[in-house]
Amino acid sequence: MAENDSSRESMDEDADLLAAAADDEQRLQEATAESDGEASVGSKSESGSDYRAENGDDQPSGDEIGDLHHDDDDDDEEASSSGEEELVPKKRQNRSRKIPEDVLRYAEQDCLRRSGRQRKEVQRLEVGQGSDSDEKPKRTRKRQKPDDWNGNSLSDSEDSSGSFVERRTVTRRPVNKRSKRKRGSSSDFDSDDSVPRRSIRKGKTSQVDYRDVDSDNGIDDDDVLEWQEEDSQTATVDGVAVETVERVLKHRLGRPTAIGHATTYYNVEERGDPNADFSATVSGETPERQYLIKWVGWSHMHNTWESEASLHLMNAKGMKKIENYVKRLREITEWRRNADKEYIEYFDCEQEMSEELCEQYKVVERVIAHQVSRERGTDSGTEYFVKWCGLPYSECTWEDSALIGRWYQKTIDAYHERSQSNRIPSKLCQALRRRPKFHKFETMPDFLLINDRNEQELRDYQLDGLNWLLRAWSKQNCSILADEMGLGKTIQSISFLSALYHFHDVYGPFLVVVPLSTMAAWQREFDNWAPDMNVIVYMGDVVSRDIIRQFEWYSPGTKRLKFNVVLTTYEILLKDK
Ligand SMILES: Nc1ncnc2c1ncn2[C@@H]1O[C@H](COP(=O)(O)OP(=O)(O)OP(=O)(O)O)[C@@H](O)[C@H]1O
Repeated sequence: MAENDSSRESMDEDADLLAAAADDEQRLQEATAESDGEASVGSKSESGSDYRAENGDDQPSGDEIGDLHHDDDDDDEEASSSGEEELVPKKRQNRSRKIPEDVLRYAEQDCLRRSGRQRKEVQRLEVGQGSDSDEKPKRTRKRQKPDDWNGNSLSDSEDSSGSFVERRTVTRRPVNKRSKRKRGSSSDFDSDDSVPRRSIRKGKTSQVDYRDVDSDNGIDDDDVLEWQEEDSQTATVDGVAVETVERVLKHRLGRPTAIGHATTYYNVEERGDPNADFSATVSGETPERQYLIKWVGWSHMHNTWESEASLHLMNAKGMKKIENYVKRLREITEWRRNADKEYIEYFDCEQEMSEELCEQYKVVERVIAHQVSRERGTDSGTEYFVKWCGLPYSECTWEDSALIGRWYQKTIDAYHERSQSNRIPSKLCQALRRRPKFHKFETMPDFLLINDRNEQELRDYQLDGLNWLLRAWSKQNCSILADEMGLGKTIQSISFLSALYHFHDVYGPFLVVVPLSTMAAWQREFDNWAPDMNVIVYMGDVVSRDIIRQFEWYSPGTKRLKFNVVLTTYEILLKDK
């Protein structure tokens, strides 16, 4: 009887999953289609950050979504990092991996090969290459010595064809909050780091609250991006590196073979979705419950679909997250049975938005550094340090140039252009020593007419506003522009800075302090009206701000500022004054 009950329960659950999976598949296909679009416009989205601060929404539906995506962690490992010079990322993990014998035996079988996780990184990056190699996989993630990060070549002997094969892209975050906290190291830049952070431990869970609670006193929570760092980036079992589940993003009932590296964003783009057109009834295959996994230390581009079996086979850590996800799923299914239609709709809507947001995390917003990547002690190409749309700087990852360049070459070009620009702030600026005579713009100046966006035009009163601001500046008068709401003060202010930049050769640094709620609008308007200016959005928690200062502040190896505008909020300004 009990057995019957449990099997019925399990059937119910699978039926629910099947229904949900149909939805998911639909969404996945849409998302993949969207990704195409995103990829093509990605380079334009240099300023497409999402400034939503994570909050603890108490509403039942919002909560459920949040919980569904933020499972408890059960693994606790340390990862190393250290602060080095500019353009010099933190040390990476040494992830030399030995494959256990039983796994290797399994690897001979087709099923495990498809899972790809035993050889996953190398294969993940096999864009444009043939499929699985017969070589026994032996991955290494070399930890580079600090002095090796300066971009000097060690050797030219390594393959430099641009192929992804045998090239490792280490996507470690340059600053590991946990180790930083543990070591109590203090950055040159931020005294906040020396303040011990509070960690929250409940029983076996190792979820750590990285909010800089002590030093954030008096700061409006909305103004500081918060998130919870979960697991360590490297886990080892008997000295063998294993991957760790960071988050379970969603689930589906999929084709049993549609798992592993073949399901990464880039492999799907390159070779097609192995789960495409899957229909159990037509193919006769038994569908398998699969989870979309965000891996610790890897960007969302490297997310893979995995089944519980494939996760076990690869000795993945963080399996508790799967359990928690399934548990949460059951609770939601149960809740759906009795909840109001209205709440369910709201919940679905939130879920959809959350998934859309996740798609955004695969879009490169900005490249902020580069280095020669090293594999097996030799140079094997260039890696770019990528800031992802909608994610804070602390989530930046190193990515292979061939991988990123495939979709975001314009963003890479923009980075190199910024790096080489000599339009950087200088104390020798003539206009700052002696204010030039006021020059009135009778018509909208050309520098505001940007390429393909020349449909934009300053309105008459905005041109007057611009002239008024410039006249005040010439006379060294302070000024406050105040008019009716929504008349375009943002645009007038940006036009003014752009006029200083283009017309008077004043390249900053300009400090623009705005309310958090208008931050995205400011960023967008800067992008539209002054795309030549290097605008840095200085926000986020201590780690993010550290990274911004480390990579976005100065030209490498110098003390020369390399940005023109720093855009921040009042709260952050007070914090880092
Ligand atoms: N010349 C223009 N061309 C196109 N769009 C414009 C122009 N001027 C203003 N807008 C649009 O009008 C909207 C309101 O502008 P903006 O937010 O700059 O006004 P504001 O005066 O700063 O508002 P507030 O007083 O609320 O801060 C924005 O979406 C902006 O893009």
